Amino acid sequence: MEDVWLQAQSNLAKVLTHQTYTTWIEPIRFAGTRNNTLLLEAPNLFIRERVRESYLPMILESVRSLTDSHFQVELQIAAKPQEKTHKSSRKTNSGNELQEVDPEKPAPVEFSTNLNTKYTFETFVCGGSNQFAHAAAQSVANNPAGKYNPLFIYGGVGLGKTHLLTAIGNQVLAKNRKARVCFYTSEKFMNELINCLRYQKMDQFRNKFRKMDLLLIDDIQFIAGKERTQEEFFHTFNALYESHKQIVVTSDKFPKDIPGLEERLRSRFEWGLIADIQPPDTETKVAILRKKAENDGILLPDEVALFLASSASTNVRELEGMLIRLGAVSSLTGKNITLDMAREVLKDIIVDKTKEVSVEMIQKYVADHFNIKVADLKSDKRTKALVVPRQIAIYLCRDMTKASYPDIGDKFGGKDHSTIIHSVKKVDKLLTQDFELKNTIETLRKGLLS
Ligand SMILES: Nc1ncnc2c1ncn2[C@@H]1O[C@H](COP(=O)(O)OP(=O)(O)OP(=O)(O)O)[C@@H](O)[C@H]1O
Repeated sequence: MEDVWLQAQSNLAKVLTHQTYTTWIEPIRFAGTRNNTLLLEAPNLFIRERVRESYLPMILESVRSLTDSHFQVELQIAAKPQEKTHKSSRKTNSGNELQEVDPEKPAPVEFSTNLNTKYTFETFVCGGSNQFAHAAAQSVANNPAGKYNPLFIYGGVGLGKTHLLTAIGNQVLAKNRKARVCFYTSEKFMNELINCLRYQKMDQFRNKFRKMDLLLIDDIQFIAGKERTQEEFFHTFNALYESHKQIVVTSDKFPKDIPGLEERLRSRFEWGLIADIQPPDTETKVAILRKKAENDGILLPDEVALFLASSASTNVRELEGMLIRLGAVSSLTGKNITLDMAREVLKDIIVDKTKEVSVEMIQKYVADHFNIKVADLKSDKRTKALVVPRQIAIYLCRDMTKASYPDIGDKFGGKDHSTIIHSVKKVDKLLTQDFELKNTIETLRKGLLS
């Protein structure tokens, strides 16, 4: 259940502002479960009251979306001061964020690695889509400031960039506990810079970063357009590079595709190695799910892993979210995960492509949808109220079943196959212009598959 809370936090991080998230949601810790209630802990009364007032409904919704609608959430005050956690499924690797975003307090300029220890090379599944980035990251971790400096890792949302970036840091530290490794999101770098500028602590800021052996910056694209941050990062980069220290950055785009990124930074990012991560194929998705299930002690049958992997999503974070949801339902109900359970729990997310749909099912479903009789669908009546549903039904039969044109014609009151071809072509053409029709067809298709 702790994973449910971490996933809920991760979901909230996507919808709240960075400041709101780090101030109010990030400090809330998982404290256990009681019956159908998730117990959470706030570090103090002030945070608990504020979260209760403003964020509890959101928290509840987020937790319920991952478990079931009867789940409750109780927010307590921590009995003893909380320890900083390393465990997070989102980017909460920034130990000092809570203090830094407090506008009344100067930024504490101190060194803290605070890497997420779950993100290692051992827990990263290597497949065709991420092989290159994985090899580059390992090479850098084993030989920092060697051939590939800087290393620039780019790829789409949730494909493992942060995981690889953190794995480099963890590996360097595993080899040398004294290595000065610094993991920052570019947003945190910027916040700290702003704070230091405000409280005239720029010397401390510069000393801190320029002392590092390994600088890991996540989501560098966010500094684009921020002049002062880019300038400061540029000097940090040069200082580290010149003293043969390793720099690794991640981004959602290739350097030259980041709008607002200064030319001098762009060219520096291209000095070293640029490695991309592509969306995983089905086999890699299955392997990632298996590994995650194994690490989290979730019994995941192969057919369920395949079912999850066959979903359209290539975002690994989303796949993990589905697995966490299944794990939570399984532990709450005491039932093993099965394909039927997965279909039921994830029915709003995954369209089951394996379900067989027949011409008769489509006729009945479309007739019900338009409130007409199946006999009218099959008839030759030409009123508009019947012609459109009939063409849609024929189109769906051709699209969703293996029936041939003559088969479909037979089942629609013995129509000629050329009439069926005409209907299918007509709908195909209309679909490119008529969004309402497109929506209707998508709704019917989803309904038939659920
Ligand atoms: N190949 C992989 N093997 C194991 N876990 C993976 C893999 N790829 C991604 N993950 C997991 O998927 C989740 C999302 O990955 P991560 O946060 O690293 O993505 P990202 O590319 O940095 O996303 P964003 O674009 O949001 O910054 C993490 O929990 C990570 O551990």
